[in-house]
Amino acid sequence: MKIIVGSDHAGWSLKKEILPLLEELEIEYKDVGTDCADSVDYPDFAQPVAKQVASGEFDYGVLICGTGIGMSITANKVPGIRCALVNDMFSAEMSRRHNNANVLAIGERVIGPGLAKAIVEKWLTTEFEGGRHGKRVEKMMGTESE
Ligand SMILES: O=C(CO)[C@H](O)[C@H](O)[C@H](O)COP(=O)(O)O
Repeated sequence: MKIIVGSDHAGWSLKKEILPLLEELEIEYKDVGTDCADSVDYPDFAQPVAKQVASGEFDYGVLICGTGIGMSITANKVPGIRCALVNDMFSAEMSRRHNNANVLAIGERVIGPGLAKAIVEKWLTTEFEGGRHGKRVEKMMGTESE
């Protein structure tokens, strides 16, 4: 599995805690930045992450900003992306099992690092169920070509 990770200044501290978790899980990743607490614009990180997941270069993306909201809205504007804004364990599991989310957005200013790391691990280790959910995801993605 190859994943691509990005944050803005408001997600940078949490990202620094998530990257060692990815190493522990032996997951290959690319970090597109940001690399410090200087103020930046979240679309500059959400867009490259979303585009490289949509193109198939990476299996999944993880985006972190203050709330996760700006990152998720931006990522979901890229065709092929199903970005889930997740701040609890149940949604982490369901966004993979039922929605086949391919990008995860989390908010550093919303949840603590312990929960955030548990969410990332659950999200990256949960499979899509397919079946009736497959049909629904196909319908959802069909709106992109209307
Ligand atoms: O949460 C965010 C977008 O949904 C971003 O992380 C921004 O940082 C947030 O909007 C706050 O911006 P600020 O420049 O850090 O005040």
